[in-house]
Amino acid sequence: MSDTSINLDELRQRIDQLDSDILNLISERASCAQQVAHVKLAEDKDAVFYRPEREAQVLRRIMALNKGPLDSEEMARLFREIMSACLALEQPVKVAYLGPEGTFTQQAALKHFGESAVSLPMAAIDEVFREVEAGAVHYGVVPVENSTEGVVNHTLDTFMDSSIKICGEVVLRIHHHLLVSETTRRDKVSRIYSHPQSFAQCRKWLDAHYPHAERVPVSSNAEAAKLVKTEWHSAAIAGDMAAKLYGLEHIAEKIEDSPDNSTRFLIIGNQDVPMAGEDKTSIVVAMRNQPGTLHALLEPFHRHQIDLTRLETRPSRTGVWNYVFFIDFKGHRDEPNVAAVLEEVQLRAAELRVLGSYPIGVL
Ligand SMILES: C=C(O[C@@H]1C=C(C(=O)O)C=C[C@H]1O)C(=O)O
Repeated sequence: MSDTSINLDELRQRIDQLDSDILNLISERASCAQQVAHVKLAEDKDAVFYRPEREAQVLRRIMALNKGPLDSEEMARLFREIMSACLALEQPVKVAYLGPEGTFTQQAALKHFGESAVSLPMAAIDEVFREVEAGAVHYGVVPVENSTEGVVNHTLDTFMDSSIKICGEVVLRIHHHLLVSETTRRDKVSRIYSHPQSFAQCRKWLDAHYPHAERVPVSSNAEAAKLVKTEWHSAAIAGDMAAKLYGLEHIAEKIEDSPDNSTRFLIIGNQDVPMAGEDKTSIVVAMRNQPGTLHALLEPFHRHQIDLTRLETRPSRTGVWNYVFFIDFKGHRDEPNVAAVLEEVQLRAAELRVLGSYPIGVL
């Protein structure tokens, strides 16, 4: 036997030993999480086991402690799955998402809650809201803005009619692929299916590579992937989940025009989330239509040195809501400077609603 094979044997023995240690430690961790659940139940019979702020703290701590060689995001993803499995022992989190199966929203849901969560596809954004409001699921996941295409208006509009709260956010890098089935004549692609947002995100690539193919907008990328299964001259633009779900092959990968194309999703629920340490707050404010409105609204944020991360205006649908602003900023509503700003804004606004304070997306 050569030296290398002796080394290899030794290394494998060492790995076996480490795996046994990891196994025991994960089991011990799972028992601890089970005990936490018993304590929570003893305090409150309707206790929510899943704690967004605690999970964010666990992941951030792991990332800060990590010394490599695995990078911190990779390590956090492993711990994400361990937490998800521990939680599922007591009660798997039930999550409604904008479907159908195979959409980026499902991918975002699993990225946030881990693979042990039970994810349920809904046909429309308002259905996700309704399922959460009715208590049929613990949380919902809806897209809210894309780095290339901007805000998902429908999600913002649905907040205006709902008492739902924002409990978290998750940002997903969006990679689009050109996909076909095994029976597609790759040299004869004359039609491409996708969601309008995806067409917009791949416009330049399509103009350069498929200028003459008909672009047919459909309700989701997953729907596009499903359609190409039965058409020999069609292709779809969709992501990895849809490709896997429908067994499609890639003609071209990562065809999005902007390399850092990403979408932000909101986790919606019925819960007020306590402070995690690095938080964001989302509010909706209605202001009267008069000169200086925007200045009056933003001035307190500037004075209290609060970082705005997003500002959107939507047309009002009632008389009172002359101007409706959706504002995201850094900080939690329980922090004194945030509480002070909210109080001041309240005085200047026709109406103010805090949609939620929640941990800034970790993964
Ligand atoms: C164990 C707890 O409950 C759940 C499980 C967690 C975990 O496995 O670390 C963290 C937060 C909760 O979602 C807890 O609240 O500490």
